Amino acid sequence: MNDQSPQKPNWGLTPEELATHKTIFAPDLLEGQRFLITGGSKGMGKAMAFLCARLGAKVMICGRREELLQETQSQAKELIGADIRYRAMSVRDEDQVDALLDETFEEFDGLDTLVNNAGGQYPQNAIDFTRKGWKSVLDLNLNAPWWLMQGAAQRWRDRGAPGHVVSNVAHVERGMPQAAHTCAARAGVIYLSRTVATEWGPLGIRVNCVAPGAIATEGLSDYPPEATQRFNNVNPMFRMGDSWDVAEGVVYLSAPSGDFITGEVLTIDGGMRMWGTVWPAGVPEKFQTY
Ligand SMILES: CCCCCCCCCCC/C=C/C(=O)SCCNC(=O)CCNC(=O)[C@H](O)C(C)(C)COP(=O)(O)OP(=O)(O)OC[C@H]1O[C@@H](n2cnc3c(N)ncnc32)[C@H](O)[C@@H]1OP(=O)(O)O
Ligand SMILES: NC(=O)C1=CN([C@@H]2O[C@H](COP(=O)(O)OP(=O)(O)OC[C@H]3O[C@@H](n4cnc5c(N)ncnc54)[C@H](OP(=O)(O)O)[C@@H]3O)[C@@H](O)[C@H]2O)C=CC1
Repeated sequence: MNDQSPQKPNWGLTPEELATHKTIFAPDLLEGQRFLITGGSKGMGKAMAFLCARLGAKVMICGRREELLQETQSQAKELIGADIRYRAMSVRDEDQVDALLDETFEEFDGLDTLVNNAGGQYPQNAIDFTRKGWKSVLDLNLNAPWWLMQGAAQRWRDRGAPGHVVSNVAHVERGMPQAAHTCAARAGVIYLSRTVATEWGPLGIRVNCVAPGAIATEGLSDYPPEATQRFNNVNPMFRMGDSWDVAEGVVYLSAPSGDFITGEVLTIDGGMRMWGTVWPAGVPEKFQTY
C-alpha cells in the first residue's frame, strides 16, 4: 500500500514501483497487442502504460506536456526495456485527436485497445459554475473521449478489424457534490459506452468503463491538503486505492479475460458507491453530522 501521508511531495507509485509491482497477469498476456492510452504520462495512465508494456503490448501515450511524456518514455526504457511511443497533444482539440489516431494506427498498423484516461476537473459548488468552466470540463471529460472512441471505431470498421475501448470515468452513481460538471460528463461517457456497446457489438468492438473512487495519484496534488487528507476517509476501507488497482482492471477488460464483456462499468472504489462522500472543496457545515 502507498505512503499516503500528506507530507509526501509526490503522490502515487514511483516509476521503480511501477516497474516491479507484482501482477496477477502472465508476462506475455498482451504480446502483440497495441494500446493507445491518453494521459499516460503520470498517475493511473502511466501505471497502465507500464503494466501493458510489461505484459508485451506496444503502447502509445499522449499528454500535453512533452517533458512528462519524455520522462515516462525514458523510465520505461531504462526500467523495463520497453519502447513506449508518445505524442504531445491536447485531447480537447479535435484536429489533434484525429492526428493522434492517424499516427497510432499507422505506427502500429492498427490498434487493439483505446484507453480514454486523460481527464480532470476543479472542485466547486454547481451553483457557482461559470459557462466557460462548465464547457471546459465537459470538453475534457465527455467530448474528448467521444471524439476518440468514435474515431477509433470508424478506423476499426473501415479496416474490418475488432477493437476495444475502455474509458476511465469515476464512481458517479450517487452523484458527486462539488463536482457536478465532471459527474455529468462521466455519466455521459458511461451511457454513451453502454449504447455504442450495442451498436458496435456486430463490428466486434467492445466498449467498457472503469470507475475509480479515490486513487492516490500525482493528480491529487492539485487539491488542497485538507481535501486530499479527507480522501482517505471516503470509503468503508478508509484508504485510497492506488494506480495499479485501476491498471489491472483495465488489463482484465482488455485481455482475453474480457472477451465476452461489453457495456460494463468496473467499479474500483473500495466501496465508495455504498458509503463515503468526497466533498473536494470542503464539507459544508450542514453535512458535518458525524
Ligand atoms: C472533483 C472530484 C471528483 C472526481 C472523482 C471522485 C472520487 C475521488 C476524489 C478524488 C479527486 C479527483 C481527482 C482527479 O480527477 S485527479 C486529476 C486531478 N487534476 C485535475 O483534475 C486537473 C484538471 N483540471 C483541468 O485541467 C482544468 O481545471 C480544466 C480542464 C477543468 C479547465 O482548464 P482550462 O485550462 O481550459 O481552463 P481554465 O483553467 O482557463 O478555466 C476555464 C474556466 O473554468 C473555471 N475554472 C477553472 N478552474 C477553476 C477553479 N479552480 N475554480 C473555479 N473555477 C475554475 C473558470 O470559470 C475558468 O474561466 P476563467 O479562467 O476565465 O475564470
Ligand atoms: N485520482 C483519482 O482519485 C480519480 C481520478 N479520476 C480520473 O481518472 C483519470 C486519471 O486520473 P489521475 O491519474 O489521477 O490524473 P493525473 O492528473 O495524475 O494524470 C492526468 C493525465 O492526463 C493528462 N492530461 C490532462 N489533460 C489532458 C489533455 N487536455 N490532453 C491530453 N492529456 C491530458 C496529463 O498530462 P498533462 O497534464 O501533461 O496533459 C496526465 O498524463 C482522470 O480522468 C481523472 O479525472 C477519476 C476518479 C478518481
